[in-house]
Amino acid sequence: MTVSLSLSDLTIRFGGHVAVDAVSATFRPGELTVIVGPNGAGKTTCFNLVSGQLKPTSGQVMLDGRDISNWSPAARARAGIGRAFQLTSLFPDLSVLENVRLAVQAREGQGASLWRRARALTALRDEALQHLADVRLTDMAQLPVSALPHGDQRKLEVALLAAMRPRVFMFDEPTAGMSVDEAPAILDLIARIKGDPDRIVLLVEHKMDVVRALADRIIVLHNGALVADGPPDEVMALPVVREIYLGADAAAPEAMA
Ligand SMILES: Nc1ncnc2c1ncn2[C@@H]1O[C@H](COP(=O)(O)OP(=O)(O)OP(=O)(O)O)[C@@H](O)[C@H]1O
Repeated sequence: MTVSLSLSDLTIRFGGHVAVDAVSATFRPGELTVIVGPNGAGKTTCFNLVSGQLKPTSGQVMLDGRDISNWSPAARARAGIGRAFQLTSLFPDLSVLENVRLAVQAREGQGASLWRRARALTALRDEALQHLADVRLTDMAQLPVSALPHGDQRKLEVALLAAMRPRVFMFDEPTAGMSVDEAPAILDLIARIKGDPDRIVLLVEHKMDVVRALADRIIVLHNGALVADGPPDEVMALPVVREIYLGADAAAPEAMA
C-alpha cells in the first residue's frame, strides 16, 4: 500500500505556550521534506508529535487514512514510522554488526521455523553488513557499540533505521556533531532513500548546504506555526522567510548559508 502521512491543524501547548500551532501538511511518497526554522520554532516538537513521543493538544496525525494521534511510539513504529534510534536503547556490549543484525531480525519477525531461521542467519548477517557498508562503518563491525566514537554512533543510528525499512524515515539533524569527512556517508544514504518512490522522508536540519543538497520541499516553522511550504527555491526567496532568517534587512539569499 502506498504510504500517506498528513498533519491536520496539529497543535500542542505546554502551559500557556503553543509550541506547535495548527500545522497542516501532507507528505508524499518519493519526496524529501526538510523542516527548517530558528531555534525554538517547534521542529523537534513537531517530530515528537509524528513519532508519538508527544500527543497533540488538538489536531491529528493521519497515517494511511487512520488517525494515529494517540498511538504509542511503538505502535507507530510497527505501522512504518521510523525515527533514528537513540543509541542508549541499543545493546552497548554487543558488536556493531550484532546490533544491526538484531534490527534486521526484528523487522523480519519470528514467524519462520527453527531450521529455516538457522538458514536465514547468513542472509540476516549479509544484509546487516550491507547496511554497515552503506554508512561506511564496515571497519567498525566487530567493535562493541560502546567503543564507537560519536560520529560513528550517529552513522550506526542511521544504519539501524535503514535496517527497519520504515515507510516514513525521520531524521533529526543526522550529521550534527560529525566531521566534514563523516557527513557524506549519511547524506549519500539519505539521498538514495529519497529516491525510493514508496518512502516518505522527513528531515529537520539547520545546515543550509544539507538542505540545498537534499530538499525536494521545504517547510518553514516560526513560533510553532507553518509560515512557508513549497519547492526550495521558491520558499527561500519568500520575504517572510528571509525576514525570519536575516531580519528585516534581508540581503542576498546566499547569506542564508
Ligand atoms: N516538554 C516541553 N515542555 C515545555 N516546553 C517545551 C517542551 N518541549 C518543547 N518546548 C518548547 O517548545 C518550543 C519549541 O521547541 P522545539 O525543541 O520543538 O524547537 P526546535 O525548532 O526543534 O528548536 P532547535 O532548533 O533549537 O532544536 C520551545 O520554546 C521549547 O522551549
